[in-house]
Amino acid sequence: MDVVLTIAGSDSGGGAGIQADLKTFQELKTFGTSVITALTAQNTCGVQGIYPTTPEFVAQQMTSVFQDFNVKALKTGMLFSTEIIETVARILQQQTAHIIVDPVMIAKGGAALLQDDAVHALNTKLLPLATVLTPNIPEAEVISGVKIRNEQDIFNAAKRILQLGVKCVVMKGGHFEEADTATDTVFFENGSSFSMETKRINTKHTHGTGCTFSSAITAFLGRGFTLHESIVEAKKFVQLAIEHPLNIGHGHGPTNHFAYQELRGIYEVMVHETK
Ligand SMILES: Nc1ncnc2c1ncn2[C@@H]1O[C@H](COP(=O)(O)OP(=O)(O)OP(=O)(O)O)[C@@H](O)[C@H]1O
Ligand SMILES: Cc1ncc(CO)c(N)n1
Repeated sequence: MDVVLTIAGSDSGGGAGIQADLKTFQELKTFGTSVITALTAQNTCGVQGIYPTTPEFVAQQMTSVFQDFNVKALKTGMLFSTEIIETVARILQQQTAHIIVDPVMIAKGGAALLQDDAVHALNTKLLPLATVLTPNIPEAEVISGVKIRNEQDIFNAAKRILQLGVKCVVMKGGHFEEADTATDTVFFENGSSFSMETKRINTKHTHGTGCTFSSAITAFLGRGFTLHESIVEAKKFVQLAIEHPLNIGHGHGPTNHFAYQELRGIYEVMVHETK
């Protein structure tokens, strides 16, 4: 059994954060462990409250997990503050696991899940350790300082991000709502790139899409899939999860973490790849 880890915030509504990560890990046949950076009082309608953990207690949780388990891959999600990022990065420096960084900044309803002054610590302390970074377009703009309006801007922003020491960056296109496709473009440090295109689903049930995608990459890497296979298979996982919503909650509902195991094979997912 391959052990994986999420270092992220708790979503009481169960669709994003630690809860989405552990559900994804379980569906993908890995053993999920977790380090909680912050509690959020949250549901499909928004974030009602945030209660961060102390950096010391984040460190204690990480030590408990690393002393006992051989963690093959791990992801970070909501990290909230400079102090938590610095603590996480310091401990991760001693680890050999693949590190997937989902640079969570703002929840879909607009709540800040990362303090503004923490971007510098993210860029300088954590990103140099990352195997994969999975920013959405607004996050890629903040990290790179490049305003993104078209494909050339995506390329320029990705180049800046790779210069921060990230080995691979997946620029997620979920926020281009007027497009017919959901296209993510993947750039590697050796200069190669490819894009993955799926049919865009017209739905408001997209709570936790980013958490689900990055935890699926983590699970596949933890199981020994290649980086390329892990990213493409994670795209299928999130596509099925968005395409077959559970229709629960009164706002932006969660995605369906069961769908990949239950419906793959019944509904073929087309991921169109171009170099
Ligand atoms: N409507 C959609 N149809 C199909 N795929 C989508 C849709 N919206 C997002 N995706 C895909 O979901 C994945 C996550 O992307 P997205 O840009 O939504 O992340 P995010 O904004 O970080 O999510 P989160 O709500 O967790 O912060 C990407 O692979 C993206 O292409
Ligand atoms: C705890 C948490 N992490 C991440 C997100 C982003 O989807 C969220 N809404 N809540």
